[in-house]
Amino acid sequence: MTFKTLDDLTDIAGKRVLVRVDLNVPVKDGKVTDATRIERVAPTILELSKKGAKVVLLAHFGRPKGEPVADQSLGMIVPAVKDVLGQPVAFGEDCIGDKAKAAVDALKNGDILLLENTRFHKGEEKNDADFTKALAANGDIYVNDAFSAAHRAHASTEGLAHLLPAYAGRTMQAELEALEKGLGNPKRPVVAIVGGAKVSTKIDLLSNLVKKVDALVIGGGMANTFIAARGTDVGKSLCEHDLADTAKQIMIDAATAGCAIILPEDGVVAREFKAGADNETVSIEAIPADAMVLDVGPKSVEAVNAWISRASTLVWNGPLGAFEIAPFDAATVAAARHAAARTKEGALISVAGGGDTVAALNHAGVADDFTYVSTAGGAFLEWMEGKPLPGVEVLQQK
Ligand SMILES: Nc1ncnc2c1ncn2[C@@H]1O[C@H](COP(=O)(O)OP(=O)(O)OP(=O)(O)O)[C@@H](O)[C@H]1O
Ligand SMILES: O=C(O)[C@H](O)COP(=O)(O)O
Repeated sequence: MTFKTLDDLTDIAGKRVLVRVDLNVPVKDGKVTDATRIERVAPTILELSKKGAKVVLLAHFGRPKGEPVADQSLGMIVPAVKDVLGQPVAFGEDCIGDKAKAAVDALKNGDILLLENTRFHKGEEKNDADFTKALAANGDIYVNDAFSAAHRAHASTEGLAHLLPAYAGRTMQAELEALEKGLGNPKRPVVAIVGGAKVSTKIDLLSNLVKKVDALVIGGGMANTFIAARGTDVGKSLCEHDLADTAKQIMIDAATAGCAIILPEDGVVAREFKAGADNETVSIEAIPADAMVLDVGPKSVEAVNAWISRASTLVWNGPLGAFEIAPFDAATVAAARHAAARTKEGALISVAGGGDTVAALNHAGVADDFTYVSTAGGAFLEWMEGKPLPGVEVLQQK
């Protein structure tokens, strides 16, 4: 890689370093339920703090559409960041303007400050020049350690690198090196599993992904969109009906590329999205109109595991079901454990990524058994497609 790293940052005592991190972590009832993303950025933060920098963290949380939203404030993440770092972490109620300036001005050398959600301003996602300038006003140096947000050309992930001396953080470096090592020249057959809930932002990636892999297993909310596109009624399931044409085109692209598409044959359906909800397993062709598919069923798990057994390389983003609420974690846990066992036997290179995917592997107790677990979901899939990631590209130009 040709970018500058923290090794190139000397004499930074007293310098204000803006560090873009990804704190888009799973949260339940205001508490962080999986701290992996925080743990991964801790080395960069602590190294800068030890070198005497004034460390100013920038991050987004959720998708608040450019307006402050109370339950998407980064304030609720501060206790978890403090726990992981073992150091005090101050909080600034805005990421630009007087509030941000006052919070940054109050820092002493080595102090750590987290500023409020960058997505509370429309300028963030637009990569707006004035907003980027307002962010840059509080820093002397920019470090990007948010590989998992590097597929976004936003002010804090891309724009800032044009205004301040820019460096890659330790996690950014480690992620790129590990992905290159594990997947740079993958052993075939390569099987990808894509599930989860971010259908509209990930579906477009699949047309390129099917050209890179031998089989694509689709689960989670993503599968419902494909099943509906085929003309099957998915009841009240999470589904983006307006993406039916995209889904159909991906199936055509996959056939052209010789990539098998594996959709669920059965599903576990419920009428409520809550732990322990009454549920039943039905054929995917017989989803009741008033129910939603919250997990793929046992026959589908068998098929997924058979593909994992055939694979030499597995790439996984997005859980197969709503794994946070039992019993809808069953398929994700079963497939994760099977992939982990094959990896431990030395038969499989397994690379998984994504905020919730990491949480799901931790839930299944197998995150340490995978070859590599990336913090990135969408960014990981785009990297896999071979797409340039704006947040990485801009560092390489420096
Ligand atoms: N059938 C389903 N119905 C509703 N939600 C589902 C279903 N299957 C999975 N999910 C939800 O998908 C979410 C995770 O999807 P997501 O695409 O965000 O994955 P991720 O690993 O976090 O990737 P990224 O890092 O890109 O966000 C989980 O919260 C899970 O409950
Ligand atoms: O969770 C992620 O994948 C990253 O934090 C990016 O989030 P986004 O998909 O809302 O841009």
